[in-house]
Amino acid sequence: MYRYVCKTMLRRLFLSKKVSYQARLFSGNFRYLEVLNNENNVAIVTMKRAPVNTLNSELLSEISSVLTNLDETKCSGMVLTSFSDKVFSSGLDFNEMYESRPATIRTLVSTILEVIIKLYGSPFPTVAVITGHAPSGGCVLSLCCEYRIMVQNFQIGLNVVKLGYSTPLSIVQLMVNTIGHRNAELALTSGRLFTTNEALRVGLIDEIAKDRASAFDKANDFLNQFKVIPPIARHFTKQSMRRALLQDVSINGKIYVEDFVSLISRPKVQELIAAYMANMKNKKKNSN
Ligand SMILES: CC/C=C\C/C=C\C/C=C\C/C=C/C(=O)SCCNC(=O)CCNC(=O)[C@H](O)C(C)(C)COP(=O)(O)OP(=O)(O)OC[C@H]1O[C@@H](n2cnc3c(N)ncnc32)[C@H](O)[C@@H]1OP(=O)(O)O
Repeated sequence: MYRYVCKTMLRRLFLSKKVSYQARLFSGNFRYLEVLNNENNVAIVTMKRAPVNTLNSELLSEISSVLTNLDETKCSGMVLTSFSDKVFSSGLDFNEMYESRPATIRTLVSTILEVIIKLYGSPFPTVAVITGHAPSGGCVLSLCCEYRIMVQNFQIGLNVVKLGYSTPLSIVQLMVNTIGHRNAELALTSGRLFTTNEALRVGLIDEIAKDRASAFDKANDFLNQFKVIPPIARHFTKQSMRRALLQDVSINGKIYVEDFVSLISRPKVQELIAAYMANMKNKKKNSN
């Protein structure tokens, strides 16, 4: 009898360890992401690639895996945010675009495209809590979410034209859908970065928050309104609103990726990327 009790207790202990280990696995299995579930079954996905959440293939493929997982586990919503109180994401990693083999650039671009498709088309509601600057790829990630809340005194926008390449068509469409044709044309052709206040005025973000905590309160308010909406009706409505862009990228995605790869590989664009990177380093040296 004594042996049976001990065995059962040990088994229970083992099982409980296994369960908590599995719970930790989901939040701790990633190198550059933290994924936590709150009490409302909302996933808080925090990018944590220090210092500025530069989007390399690995971070992007982790985001892609999480999106698949959240879809399968039927989460009630998702908040995408950054560990940093200064930068949401500094966009695509220049180190994977500069002097890189076409295969490296291709992997980077196809992975961001995969993320765009999954995030933009996700069945659950999505909010970007933008706790810092969000240039280029950072802005794209937030545009794929349904709602954007940004902390004061940062900048957001698509400045890719300054790097010597054009904004891909579906990214143009994301911007047009959000701020309208006229504003998008003016912003994209000049590579304009908007301050938080300007972004609100033009509709690039939906709300301003004074800090991270109040941004999360606002994100909860946004997500809570869906508690009384049947998820399937919400999902189909979202799909109808987003179908045109999703269909376009699923049909033409490969062409867009190849166009982007050859654009980035052009000597002139490579020169501009090198100059841009050097400029960033100089700015940093001068400010130290
Ligand atoms: C359907 C379509 C098909 C295909 C295409 C799909 C998608 C394409 C979508 C859009 C195109 C997107 C393109 C891009 O994203 S290109 C990247 C553009 N990014 C930028 O222009 C931002 C550059 N960074 C900054 O302006 C500043 O870093 C920032 C304001 C974000 C933060 O400033 P802070 O002073 O806080 O930090 P820094 O000292 O500048 O940076 C720290 C450290 O990080 C390095 N860094 C920064 N950004 C990048 C980057 N993008 N890539 C690589 N490295 C980066 C920086 O040099 C510093 O390095 P170190 O000096 O070694 O510490």
